[in-house]
Amino acid sequence: MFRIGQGFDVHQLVEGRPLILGGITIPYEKGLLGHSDADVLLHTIADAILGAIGEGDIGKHFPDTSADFKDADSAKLLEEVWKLTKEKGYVLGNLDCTIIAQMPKMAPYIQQMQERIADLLEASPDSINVKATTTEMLGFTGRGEGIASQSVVLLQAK
Ligand SMILES: Nc1ccn([C@@H]2O[C@H](COP(=O)(O)O)[C@@H](O)[C@H]2O)c(=O)n1
Ligand SMILES: C[C@@]1(CO)OP(=O)(O)OP(=O)(O)OC[C@H]1O
Repeated sequence: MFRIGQGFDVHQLVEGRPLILGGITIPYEKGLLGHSDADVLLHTIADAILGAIGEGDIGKHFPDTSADFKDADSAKLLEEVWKLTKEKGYVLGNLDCTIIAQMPKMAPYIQQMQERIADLLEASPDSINVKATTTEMLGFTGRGEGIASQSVVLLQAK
């Protein structure tokens, strides 16, 4: 049996925060604001997986009202989600992700992100695809006010 899930998330770009995306730190003048490290890409992966296994969303498992998750490492949250997914008897088919950002240029970091995500999901890097797009200077992403992401995952029951 196959299960599909999708995730979408947005975080604001502000000065004085590191830019953490896909579990790696990207050199940039601004970073994402959140209760956690605000890794918007990993959040959409967690949400896609939780959707596929019928377990709600990241906020249900790791509430932003809890001090436990203040400045949380989103990689750790994703590892928890993957542990639950394995316990429920699923294996990863493939994962496809899009980062929506005017800046910075993501291309030099895509492979490193894919490898990191593959590591977190105990998957082969060829089952993980990360891509990026601008919004041609339009909207909040185009103005550089924030970064959005969306992910789609396919899981297979063992
Ligand atoms: N932040 C980004 C955005 C885009 N890219 C790469 O550039 C290509 C062209 O982007 P368009 O928005 O003009 O379609 C895109 O396909 C990505 O390869 C990027 O590296 N970083
Ligand atoms: C990850 C959590 C928890 O620290 O906080 P944020 O970094 O604010 O992220 P968001 O995607 O808004 O919601 C999920 C939260 O529960």
